[in-house]
Amino acid sequence: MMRMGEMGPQLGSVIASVMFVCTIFRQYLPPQLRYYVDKYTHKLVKLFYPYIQITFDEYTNEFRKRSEVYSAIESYLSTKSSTIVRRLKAHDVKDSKSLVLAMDDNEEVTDEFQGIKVWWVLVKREPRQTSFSFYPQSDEKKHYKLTFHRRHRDVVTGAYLAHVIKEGKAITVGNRQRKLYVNNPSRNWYTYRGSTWSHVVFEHPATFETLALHPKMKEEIVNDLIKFRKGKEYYAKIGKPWKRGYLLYGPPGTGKSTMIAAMSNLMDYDIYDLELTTVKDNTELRKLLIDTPSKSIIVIEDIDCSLDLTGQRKKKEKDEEDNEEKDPVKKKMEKEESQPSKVTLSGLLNFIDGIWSACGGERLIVFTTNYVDKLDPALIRRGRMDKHIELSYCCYEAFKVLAKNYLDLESHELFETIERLLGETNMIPADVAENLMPNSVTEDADSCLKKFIEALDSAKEEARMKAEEEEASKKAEEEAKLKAEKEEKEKQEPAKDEVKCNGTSAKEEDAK
Ligand SMILES: Nc1ncnc2c1ncn2[C@@H]1O[C@H](COP(=O)(O)OP(=O)(O)OP(=O)(O)O)[C@@H](O)[C@H]1O
Ligand SMILES: [Mg+2]
Repeated sequence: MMRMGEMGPQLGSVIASVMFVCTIFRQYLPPQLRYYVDKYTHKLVKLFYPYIQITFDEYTNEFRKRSEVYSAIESYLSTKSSTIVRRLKAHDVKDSKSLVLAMDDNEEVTDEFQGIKVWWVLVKREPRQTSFSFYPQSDEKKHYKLTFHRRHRDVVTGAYLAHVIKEGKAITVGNRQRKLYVNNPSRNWYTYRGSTWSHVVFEHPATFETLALHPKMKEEIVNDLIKFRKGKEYYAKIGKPWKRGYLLYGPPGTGKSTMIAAMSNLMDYDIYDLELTTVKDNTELRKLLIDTPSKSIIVIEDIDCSLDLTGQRKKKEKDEEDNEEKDPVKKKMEKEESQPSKVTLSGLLNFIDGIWSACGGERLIVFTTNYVDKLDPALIRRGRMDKHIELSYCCYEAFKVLAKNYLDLESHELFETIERLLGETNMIPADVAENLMPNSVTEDADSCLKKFIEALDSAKEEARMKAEEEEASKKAEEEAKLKAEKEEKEKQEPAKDEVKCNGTSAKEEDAK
């Protein structure tokens, strides 16, 4: 390894300068002479500059999806550059212990492969402001430029690049930290360094071992996930995109979000938490989908509330009142942002299993809801949401997991009472966990269990009283209804007593 510059590519800059001068003078020459100048400069370049250059752009298409090859090269060069390059960029922090270093913009690295020397440069083109826009535009572009002698063309384009990509990917996997992404409002997508998703490092400790769930159900879900992870060939064989949908439903506090964290930890996938209400329309939704890579879990929480447009319209009216004093540009941006989402059910269905959903490979899609009945059947039919998982009140088996997690207990004389009480009372796992947690460092397991039994007793009593109240109010409602009907009937009775214009009453008339 050596610093670039002692040979080849530096000659390139000299030749580039000569060419630049030629181009300037060329315009002052008569057309007949221009032809000869062009021809001979080209020959000169070929003669003295026997190097080939390949560029690898960071973004490969108009969807601004980051190129995987670019990322692999970045990782590969990070190991080479950290010892040679003077300007380095510290990237991610792996397990908060070590820094991952990469070469900074416009730095150069020389690499050697099978005795062949190649040169890498990270080229950055600064943003160019050409037109006025309400939003700060960015066309910042980066690419890696690889230079090598043309006689090594076959080796470099074949074995060397394959080696770089393979090594780079391996390094990426080694450095990888799981991340939690959330979608940005679209007005930020094209700003400087803007992107569709923002992330933080994801370090949720939940696992399937710590999840309070019936062991059978747990085993079934874990097996399903592992089967999915190993199913690349299977999905290819049956001709289906490699993705699987999970619908998690149940009352609040039953562990839906916790299960998503456990899934991410089991599969080693990143989580993409999609906030649907900030997505303007179906096109934006598709763009967000395209920007999610393989090995990711796309999550839409509380799907029943996500497309509730009434809530958003109210918000918009309120915002308009607040905005009266603001400057026009800010006002315009905020107004655009507060427009109700035009994401439709069909857009969402397309997102889940349309043609675009196959881009990117290995993916889980998870919806959560508290009210499964509110969902459109089209959204959750099998095939779209392959697995429906009900997370419900805490059963005895689930309690045992929590007792182990929180109190390190596998059995106890009070477990029997708890089993009976859990059979008679509905308590969500979040409340069970709260009750089992010691209030102080000195509180022992016995005391926690007793506290929990008391909580179960009072929950049972509360439920009984609530049922009684409901019964009473139902009864009162029925009585009020009967009374109202009776009064209505009675109101109609006197009508019959009314005196007719001939002086006889309706009753007398009836008697006749
Ligand atoms: N099944 C469970 N196993 C372990 N802990 C649980 C379980 N359910 C709930 N908890 C605990 O309760 C807390 C709340 O759970 P979580 O956020 O997963 O509920 P949720 O079902 O997503 O609720 P919501 O419908 O309100 O979003 C968690 O921090 C977790 O500690
Ligand atoms: Mg939740």
